[in-house]
Amino acid sequence: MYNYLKNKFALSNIGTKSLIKGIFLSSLINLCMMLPVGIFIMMINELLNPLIQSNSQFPSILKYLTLIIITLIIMFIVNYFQYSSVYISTYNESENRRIKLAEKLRELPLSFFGKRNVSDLTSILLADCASLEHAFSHAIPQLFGSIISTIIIIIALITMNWKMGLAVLWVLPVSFGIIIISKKIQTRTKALHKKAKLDATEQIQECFENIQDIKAYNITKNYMNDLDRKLDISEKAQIKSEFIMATFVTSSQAILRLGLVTVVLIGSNLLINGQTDFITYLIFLITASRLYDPLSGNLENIAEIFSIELPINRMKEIENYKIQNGKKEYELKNFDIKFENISFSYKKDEPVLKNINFTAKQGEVTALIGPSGCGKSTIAKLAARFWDPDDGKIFLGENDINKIDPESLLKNYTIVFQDVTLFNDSILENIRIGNRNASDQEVKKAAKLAMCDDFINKLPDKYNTIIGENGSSLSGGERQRISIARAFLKNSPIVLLDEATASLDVENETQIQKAISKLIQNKTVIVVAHRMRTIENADKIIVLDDGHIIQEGNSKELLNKNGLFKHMLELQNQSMEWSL
Ligand SMILES: Nc1ncnc2c1ncn2[C@@H]1O[C@H](COP(=O)(O)OP(=O)(O)OP(=O)(O)O)[C@@H](O)[C@H]1O
Repeated sequence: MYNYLKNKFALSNIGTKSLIKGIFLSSLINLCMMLPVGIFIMMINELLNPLIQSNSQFPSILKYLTLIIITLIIMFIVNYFQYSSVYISTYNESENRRIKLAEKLRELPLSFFGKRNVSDLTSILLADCASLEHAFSHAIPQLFGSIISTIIIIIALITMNWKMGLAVLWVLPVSFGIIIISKKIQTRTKALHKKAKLDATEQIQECFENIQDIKAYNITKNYMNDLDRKLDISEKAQIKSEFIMATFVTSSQAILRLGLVTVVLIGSNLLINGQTDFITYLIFLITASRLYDPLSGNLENIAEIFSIELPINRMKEIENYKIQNGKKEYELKNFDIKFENISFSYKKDEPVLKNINFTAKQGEVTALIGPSGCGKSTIAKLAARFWDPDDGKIFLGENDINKIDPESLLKNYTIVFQDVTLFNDSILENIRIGNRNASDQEVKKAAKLAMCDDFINKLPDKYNTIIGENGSSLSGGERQRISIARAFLKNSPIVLLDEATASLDVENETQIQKAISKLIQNKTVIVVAHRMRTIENADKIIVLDDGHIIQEGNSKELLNKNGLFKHMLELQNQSMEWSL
C-alpha cells in the first residue's frame, strides 16, 4: 500500500505517510457518520420493546442526550485531525514538490529546454502543482477513505444477515466497474483538453511577446482569428471531457442508489417469510440509505484522480530527465579547448555538426564563420557544455568536459550571446550578475570599459534605474553593452562571443571592439561573427559550411585560397558599397 501510493502519486516519504493518515482519518469520519444511525436504532429498539414486552422501561432521554453529545465530540475531534492532517501535509508536500522541480529544472541541460516551451514548463510548476494540491486535499483521502469505510460497514452487515448484505454489496463492483472501464476514455479526453488549453495559452503568450511585430505587419486580425480558433477548440474539448466524465459518474452514482432498492426487495421478502426480524430490516434500510453517501459524493472525484495522472507523468518526466553531472574539482593544465571528432544533432537524424576537429588555443582568438545555420553558435554552446555531443569529445585543458560538472565548468567561461537576457532590476544589479561579489565601484568600472557609462548617466536614476522586463526600456545596442559589461566583470579565462557586437552601430562597435581586445588578452576566445572585419585579426579562422569545417587558417592564408572565406569577404565588401 505504502509503495503503491508513493509511486502512483509521486510522493515523498512524508507525503505518503500523511496520505495514509489522511485516508485512515477520512474512513474514520465516514464510520463516525454511522454513529447517529446506531443511536437511532438503539432508540427505536428501546421504544418498541415496551410495546412487545410489558415489563420494559421507557428509554432514558438523558442517556441518549449523553450519547449524542459524545458522538458530536468524537466527530469534531476526528474531523479536526483529518482536516489539519490532510490540508497541512498537502500544502507542505506541494511546496516541496515545487522546490524540487525548480531545483531539477536548474540542473537540466539545454537539450531539455529545447524540447519544451516556457508556457508548458510554467504550467507544470503552477497549474499542474495546483491540480495535485487540490486532488490530495479534496479527493484522494476522501475517496480511498470512503471505499474503506463502506467495505467495513458492508462486512458488518453481511455478518448480521448475508442475504441483505449481498443486496447492499452488489452495486459496489458494478459502479466501480463503470468508472474503471471509463478511465481510458476519460484520461484521453482530459489529455486532449489539456493540449488544446496549452496551445491557446502558448498563442496568448506568443502574442504578448511579439506584439510589436504583429502590429508592424498588420496581422492582428489573422492572429486573433487563429487565437479564437484555438480557444474554440479548447472550449469544445473541455465540454466534451466534462460531458463524458458526467455521463460515467452519474451512471455509477445511479447504480449505487439501486442498492437501497434491492435491500427493500430482499429485506421485505425475508421479513414476510420470517427469516429476519423488523429491527434488522430497519438497520439495513437506514444504513443502506446513508452508506452510499460518501462514496457517491467521492465518485465525482474519481475523474479528478484519473486526471492527475497526466500532470504526475509530466512531473516525472522532469524528475527522471538525465542531468549532466561530473566532477566539481578538477585541475586544468591550460585553457585550450579542443574539439575531437564532434558530431551533434538537435533532432534525431538531422545532424548539425559533422566530425568537427579544431583547437581554440589559450591566448588566441579563434573565429567561427560561415553561412547562416551552418552551426557556428552550436559549436560555441557545445564548448560550454550547454549540450553534450552525440559523438566525439571536447577537452578543456586536457580534461573531457563531459566529465566536469556544468556549473563548475561554467565558472571558467564568460559568454556574450546574440540574445541578451536582462532582468527587471536596476542596471547595477543586471551588470553584477557577472560577478555577484563585485562592489559597486567594480560594477561601474566594468560598465565604463563596455562603454555603458554615458548612456547610464543619462538615465533618471543612473545606475539604480530599473530597466523593465528583459530591459524593455533600453535599445538593442545598450542591452548588448550591458551584457559586455557583465563579461568584463566576470573576467574569466575563456570568452565566448556569439555575435557580441551585432546590435551596435559602426562607431559603437569600433569602441567596443577596442574594449573587447583588452578583455580577451591571454584568454581562450571563440568568436562567432558575421562581419568579416571584426575577425580579420583573429589568430585562427574556422570556416564552416553545412556543419563541416571546410577551411582553417588566419585571414591572410585564407585570402590566398579561392574558398568560401574569400567569397564571403567579397560579398560583404560589395554589400558595403550598396546605397539606397
Ligand atoms: N535549440 C535548437 N533546436 C533545434 N534546432 C536548432 C536549435 N538551435 C539551432 N538549431 C538548428 O541548428 C542549425 C545550426 O544552428 P546555429 O545557431 O548553430 O547556426 P549559426 O551558424 O550560428 O546560424 P546564424 O549565423 O544564423 O546564427 C540550424 O539549422 C538551426 O535551425
